[in-house]
Parts: sequence; structure tokens; C-alpha cells
Amino acid sequence: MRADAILSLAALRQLEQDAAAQGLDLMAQAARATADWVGGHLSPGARVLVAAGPGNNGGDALQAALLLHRRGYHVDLLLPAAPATPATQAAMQTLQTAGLQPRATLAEDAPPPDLIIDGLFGIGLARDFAAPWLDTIHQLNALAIPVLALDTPSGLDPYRGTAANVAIRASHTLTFLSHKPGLYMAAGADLAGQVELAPLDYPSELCPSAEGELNRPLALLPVRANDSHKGRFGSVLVIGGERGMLGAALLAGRAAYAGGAGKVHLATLDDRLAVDPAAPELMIQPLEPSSTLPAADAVAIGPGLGQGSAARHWLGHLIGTAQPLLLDADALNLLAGNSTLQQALGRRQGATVLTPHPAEAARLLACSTADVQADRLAAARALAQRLDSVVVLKGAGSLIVRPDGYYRLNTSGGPALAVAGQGDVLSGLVAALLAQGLPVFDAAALGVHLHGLAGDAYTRAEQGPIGLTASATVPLLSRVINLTHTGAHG
Ligand SMILES: NC(=O)C1=CN([C@@H]2O[C@H](COP(=O)(O)OP(=O)(O)OC[C@H]3O[C@@H](n4cnc5c(N)ncnc54)[C@H](O)[C@@H]3O)[C@@H](O)[C@H]2O)[C@@H](O)CC1
Ligand SMILES: Nc1ncnc2c1ncn2[C@@H]1O[C@H](COP(=O)(O)OP(=O)(O)O)[C@@H](O)[C@H]1O
Ligand SMILES: [K+]
Repeated sequence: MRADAILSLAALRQLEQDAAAQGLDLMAQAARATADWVGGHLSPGARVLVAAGPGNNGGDALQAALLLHRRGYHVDLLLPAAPATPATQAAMQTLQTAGLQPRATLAEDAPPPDLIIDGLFGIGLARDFAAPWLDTIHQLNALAIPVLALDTPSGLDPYRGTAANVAIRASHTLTFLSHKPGLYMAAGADLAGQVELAPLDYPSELCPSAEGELNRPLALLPVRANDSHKGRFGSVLVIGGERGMLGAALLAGRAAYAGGAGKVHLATLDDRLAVDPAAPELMIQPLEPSSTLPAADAVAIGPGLGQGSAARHWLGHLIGTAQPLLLDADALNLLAGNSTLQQALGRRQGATVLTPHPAEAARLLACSTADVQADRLAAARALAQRLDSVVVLKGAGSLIVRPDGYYRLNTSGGPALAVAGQGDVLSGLVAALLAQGLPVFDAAALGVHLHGLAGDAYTRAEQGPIGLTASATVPLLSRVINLTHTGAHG
């Protein structure tokens, strides 16, 4: 299996069953990976508090506790409930034989540990917590000590990224067998800390097919030949810029140049800007109902578009063309209220990308933003399938989803990007990648990845995420593109 692959929960459970039927002990492997992780971070003699739950997540933790004890660590065991699975019961018996006695509650006078291992609950979490779990998790969080969560922080749904009524806040998560999207999305983005994968060993024929993968840049722009000219790198048309929202179209246009487009046209609904003095290379044309649109290899419609009749007209017109097309912002809001446009989009011949943030996705799905965030993958898949488009569901852990449901989960970027105008920048960048000929899923995925890298570069350079504006992101885009730019001559 590819290292970046994501297995569905059902596939993971199937793999677990098939491995057990072949006599493979995945729990022992998970425990070894855990003990090795601790060995890479703390020296023997360090104090480790191992919190174990009743299921197999607890089994992983208890087997790891035994290994750590044998390797010379000082292990304290917290076992709030009796082990419920045979593997967990057996692990507990071996620990007791080795002289380790568990406690049911945290000892108030115990010396503070150097690390907590959270093996309370994994993928088997089924409901909100009651006592004693509620108190235990609050108490563990209150210790404010580094936590290594096994598989997932207890209380976090590692597929949806939603938290139960309380959840462990981990500094690190060691997840087993396959990546899990909820460790990067919604509440998971703050609860999982640094995530590492322990893939574990099993025969390759047991490996189910993946439902998605982490978004790593697979498709890159081709290296540019010395004998190049602007006509080789595609032209982008941005349509938007209603009164009071011209800036959105300008940001998209500037980002399209930063993303390597050879030519960028802006067709704006507000006719009061003849030129962008900060980016005079943008060719700006006010839109009249009778206008002929400039020829383009990719079109982005939506940044600052508004929802007036002219906006509706141009959206309908573009859906009827076969050009690669990106819909953002008010183009999505117009679409949400118009089933005729939605049907036309579903029948569209050309490649289409939709880039909703959760509120725009909610309007399209006629549900609440909270509903979208409660199951981001299901929401993005529903839209991609219904509108036969590649969908980028933005926000922490952006998802890039194909109509057949396969997805890439983005891990770059962060709160530096949580500021007005970043969506416009992303639209222009993805349009530039489309105009340069990347296939639609790759263009969307690479654009999201690079946009996130620009945010990460800022956070690193400024030692924090505060203060990055959308316009200041544009030059960072070209820097990260040039840094990652490899491949064959185009
Ligand atoms: N999937 C796999 O192939 C592997 C799984 N392993 C581990 O096994 C874990 C899954 O084990 P399980 O399926 O036993 O599940 P868990 O250990 O996550 O939890 C299941 C137990 O918790 C109880 N429970 C669920 N929600 C509760 C709540 N809110 N309050 C109180 N009790 C609750 C259930 O009744 C059950 O006893 C994984 O996360 C991973 O850590 C590893 O051993 C490696 C292999
Ligand atoms: N916390 C975050 N982590 C990662 N990416 C983020 C975060 N917040 C915002 N972003 C990204 O920034 C962009 C914001 O887009 P959007 O909400 O459409 O902004 P606007 O409408 O103001 O242009 C999206 O690409 C989104 O994924
Ligand atoms: K856990």
C-alpha cells in the first residue's frame, strides 16, 4: 500500500479481521511501534503514564507498557475500567505478573510523568463519555504534559474529525495501519498534534484498496524550456469584481500570474478600474451584456461576482462552454439557489472545479454549516457526485474530491490562511494550473497544496500565523512553486 493511502474504516476493520484469521498479531506490532516511538523521544528511566481503556486501543497501550517496563522506563498504569477484550485481558495479566499494578484513578500525590500514553479509546469509540471517563480525560488534559495518542486522541472520531463531549488533547498521535482524515480536519486539527503513521506489517494481498490519500504533490508543473514564450503557459480569465468587490478579482488575477499563467484577463462587473497599478500586466475589461469574453484556457468565475442578473447570465453562459472552469464564492451561491444551473453543471462537458468553504457547501446542500463540518467528507462527496465536478471543500484539512468519491486530504497551510481573500488567491492559482494543462483533479490538489505551503512558509518565517494578507500571499506562491518545481521539459 502507498504510504500516503487512506483506508476507509470498513476496510481497516476488514484488514484487522483478515490479519487475525492468518494468525498475525497486529496489536503486538502496534505496541512495538509505540515503545520505539517513546525510545526515540525519551531515555530509559523517564516516567511514562500509560492510560488504557477496555478495548483493543487499551490492549495496544498495555502491551506497550510491558515493553517500556522491560526497557527500563518507569511505568505507571491507569486502568479506569476492567479490560473487555481477550487481548487486553491477557496483556493485563502479563503486566501484573511482571509486578505492575494498575490504578483506577489518577493518584493526586504521584510525581508528574514525562509523557502520557493515551490508549483509552481508538476507532471503537461509540458515544459521548459518562463518568469515570469524563473526569479521567479532563484530569489528563489538565496535567498539561506531552501526550502520545495511540491511533487517535481518545474522544476524537478519526474519520470525521469531530470530538465527543470531551477528548484528549495530544501533542503527538501515532496512528496505525493507515492515515485517517479526522486527524487533520475540524476539531482533529487541534487535538491530534503531530501525526505519524505506523503502517505495521502484513502480507500485501490483505491490503484493501484505498478510499483516498494525503495530498502530496504528485503532479508538478513541467520544467520550462529556455525556448519558451507566454503562449505556452496558458491564459486565464477571471470573471467577478462587482462594485465594492473588485479586490477579489484582482487577487485572483494576481495569483494566476504567480501560479505561472502566461496571460491573465479580468472581466469585471464594476467598470471603474481600467488598470491595477500594482499589477499593470492584468488585462482588465468591464463586462457588458453584449461583451465577447477574451479567449482563455481556463476560467475562474466568482471572486467578488455578486449575485445580480449579469452575474447569473455569465455563469449560465460559462457552464454552457467546454472550457476548464472553476466556480467560487458567489458563483457557488448563485448555483445554490438555481436548480436549472445545477442540472446544466451536471451535464457539462468541460472540466469543472468547485471551491466552496463550509458555508458555501452548506448552501449548495441545503443544510447547515455545522452539518457540513460534522462530516466533511460526506458533504464534499455528495457535491462532487451530484454536480459531476471536482470539489475542494476548504478549511483546515481541505478535501479535494472527485465525482467517484476518491479524495486527497490536504495537510499544508493553517490559521495563517484564515483571512479574507485567501479563497480568491486559491481560485486564481488553480485556474493558472488548469490553464497550463494539468488534469483537473491534479490542478485542484496541487493548487491547494501550494497555497498551504505559502501559508506554512509565512508561519515559519514570522514564527507565527498572524498578519499574512491575501495580497502578501501572492509572491509567496511563486516562491513555493519554484521551490517544488521539478519534472520533465514541457
Ligand atoms: N484496526 C486494526 O487492525 C488494529 C487495531 N488496533 C487497535 O484497536 C483499536 C480498536 O479497538 P476496539 O475495536 O476494541 O475499540 P476501542 O479500543 O477504541 O474501544 C472499544 C471499547 O470501548 C467501549 N466504548 C466505546 N465508546 C465508549 C464510550 N463513549 N464510553 C465508554 N466506553 C466506550 C466499547 O464498548 C468497547 O469496549 C484501534 O484504535 C487500535 O488502537 C491495533 O491493535 C492494531 C490493529
Ligand atoms: N485553519 C486553516 N487551515 C488551513 N487552511 C485554511 C484555514 N483557514 C483558511 N484556510 C484556507 O484559506 C482559504 C480561505 O478561503 P475562503 O474561506 O474562501 O476565503 P475568502 O472567501 O475570504 O477568500 C481556503 O483555501 C482555506 O482552505
Ligand atoms: K487513543
